[in-house]
Amino acid sequence: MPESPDAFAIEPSPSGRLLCGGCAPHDSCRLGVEIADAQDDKVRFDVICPPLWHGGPGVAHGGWKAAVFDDVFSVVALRVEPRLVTKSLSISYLRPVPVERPVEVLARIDRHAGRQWKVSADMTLAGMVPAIARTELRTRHPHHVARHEAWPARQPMSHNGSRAES
Ligand SMILES: CCCCCCCCCC(=O)SCCNC(=O)CCNC(=O)[C@H](O)C(C)(C)COP(=O)(O)OP(=O)(O)OC[C@H]1O[C@@H](n2cnc3c(N)ncnc32)[C@H](O)[C@@H]1OP(=O)(O)O
Repeated sequence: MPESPDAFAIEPSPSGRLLCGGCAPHDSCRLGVEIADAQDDKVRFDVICPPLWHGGPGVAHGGWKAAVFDDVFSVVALRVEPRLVTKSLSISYLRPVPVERPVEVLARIDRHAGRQWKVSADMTLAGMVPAIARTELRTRHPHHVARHEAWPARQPMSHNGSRAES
C-alpha cells in the first residue's frame, strides 16, 4: 500500500542539515541559509544571497528575503515539531541587502501552545537591520496533505477545462 502523504516529515539530511523538499536532493540550501548556532528556542543562521536571487542591480529580491524567513522560522520550530505549516508571514523591509554579502539571521520562538507557534527574526548586516519578520506556524493536522490533495478535485471545472477557483 502506498505511504500516506502525511507521513512526510523533515528529517536531517545526510550532512545533518534541515532542508526543504526542493533542496534535500542537493543536500544544500539553494537560498544560501546555514545554521551557525542553535539553542533551545533560538537559532542563529549565516545567510548569503546567491546572485541568482537578485532583484534590483546587486541587491536581493524581496521574495528571497521572504523565503529565507519562511525557511528559518520552520527550522527553529522543526527542532521541536517535525510537522509544521506557515499560517502567516509578516516582513518589514528596512534596507536593501546586497547579494553575495554575509548576513546574519537570528530567529526565536516567542510562543508555543498546542498547535500554535509564534516565531520572529531579525536580519542583520554590518550592524544594520535590513529586515525583521514574524510568523504564525501551525502543527499540521494528521490529514493535512491528504485533505489538500482532495480539495482541488472537488472544485468545478471552468469552460476551458481547467478547474475554477472558489
Ligand atoms: C528548511 C527546513 C524546511 C523548511 C521547509 C519550508 C517551510 C515552508 C513552510 C511553508 O511554507 S508551508 C506552505 C505554506 N503554508 C500553507 O500552505 C498553509 C495553508 N493554510 C492552511 O493549511 C490552513 O489555513 C491552516 C492549517 C494554516 C489553518 O490552521 P488554523 O489552525 O488557523 O485553522 P484550522 O486548522 O482550524 O482550519 C481552518 C479552516 O481551514 C480548513 N482546513 C485546515 N486544514 C485544511 C486542509 N489541509 N485542507 C483543506 N482545508 C483545511 C479547516 O477545515 C477549517 O475550515 P472551516 O473554517 O470551514 O472550519
